[in-house]
Amino acid sequence: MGAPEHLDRPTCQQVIDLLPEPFVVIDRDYRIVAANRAYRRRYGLRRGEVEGRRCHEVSHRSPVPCSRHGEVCPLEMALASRGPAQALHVHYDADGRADRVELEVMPILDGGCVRFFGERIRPLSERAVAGELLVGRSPSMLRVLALLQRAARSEAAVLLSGEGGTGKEQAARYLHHHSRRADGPFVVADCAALGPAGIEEALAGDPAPGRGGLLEAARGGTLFIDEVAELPPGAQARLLRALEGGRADVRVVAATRRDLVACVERGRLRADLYYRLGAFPVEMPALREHIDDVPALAEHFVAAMDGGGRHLPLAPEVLERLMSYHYPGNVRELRHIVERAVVLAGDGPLRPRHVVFPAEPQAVQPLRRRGRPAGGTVGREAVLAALARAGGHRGRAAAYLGVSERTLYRYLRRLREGAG
Ligand SMILES: Nc1ncnc2c1ncn2[C@@H]1O[C@H](COP(=O)(O)OP(=O)(O)OP(=O)(O)O)[C@@H](O)[C@H]1O
Repeated sequence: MGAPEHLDRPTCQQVIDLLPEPFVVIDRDYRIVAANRAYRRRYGLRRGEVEGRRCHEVSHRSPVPCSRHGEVCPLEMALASRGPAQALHVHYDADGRADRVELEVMPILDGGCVRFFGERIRPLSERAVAGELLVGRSPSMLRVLALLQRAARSEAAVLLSGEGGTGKEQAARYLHHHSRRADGPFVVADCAALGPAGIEEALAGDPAPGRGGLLEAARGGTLFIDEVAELPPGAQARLLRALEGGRADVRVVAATRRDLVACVERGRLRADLYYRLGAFPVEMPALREHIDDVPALAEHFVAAMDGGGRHLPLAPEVLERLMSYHYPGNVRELRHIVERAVVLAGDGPLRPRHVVFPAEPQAVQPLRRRGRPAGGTVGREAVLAALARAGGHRGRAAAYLGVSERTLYRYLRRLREGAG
């Protein structure tokens, strides 16, 4: 097969056009030097229209680099480290639709100096977005997602901290699904619900053959230890032995609402276990700190309900009302409020009056005027009032309190033990 004489090697353009995913070469001034066909198609640009434009103008529709909006700029990271960098961003496609993308940037060096960057853009598929475990595009959620993606690629133990209902368990599932262990089991060990004796037994299992404990059940997968500060000393020692000996083929993700450093100082948690579990800390933000995610979260919860789709998109007045509240129970509370609104709307359209916050009108005070609500635990009076209001129905009482049923059971146990 005779090659045309004038082409003794392919051009950069021809090579990058072979890549199925959007790919772009950018200089240190954020200017696009070359873009492949998939990139031009995605951002609605013709050949010749893209070179010389700044990447943030094309994909972010912004005159300034993304780092000025609080996002992590992978170009700046790659420049600083002179190595590859990754980030999750929101990009706007040719039709102006916002979509989450994973960016992978490689620096192109010239004499040890970074001259250009190659950037691969991987849109998270529609399916992945629809079945999203963690919804949210605010800078703080994107930071969390980027951390989780990075952690998912390793085997390091991850420690998720944050108030109740912020999505710690959801984050652990996300981590599991994005890790090499995704086909293995995801096992939950809820220390608070099981109680000290229960958790020790559950971790160890039954000596009878074939009845291993949770560590055994999670083999090849992920063990999620919820409320890790509640682990009794015996269970702490057992867990540490299993992790240190490398005997358990398990990735551990722990979660806590407490300040674990204080727990170590008070002698409640072994320091060596804390260091082991806290190798990769990720803090889940309270919903009031990323209130901009409320519309996406609310529509996600509505869409997940039977027949919820007909209420979408939610009316601006409904979204405005949803964003006026401070959500001490975080995403879980938002979910309950939205689900109740759909039920109250019945066959008609969903209106702002269907969005009911607990203990109105005080609860609807503007977000910034309120102090930081206590996220940790709920007092005896509040638990009893919620139960009374729910007519003894524990699921509904949990919803009123903005906590999970599991958490409500924990409160009740404490009340019974006289600690509440
Ligand atoms: N970012 C998110 N996207 C979608 N759903 C979310 C998100 N965050 C939380 N949720 C939903 O909110 C509820 C509470 O989340 P989750 O149980 O993960 O919180 P948690 O921090 O582990 O709570 P707790 O400390 O009370 O155990 C769940 O129904 C979960 O599906």
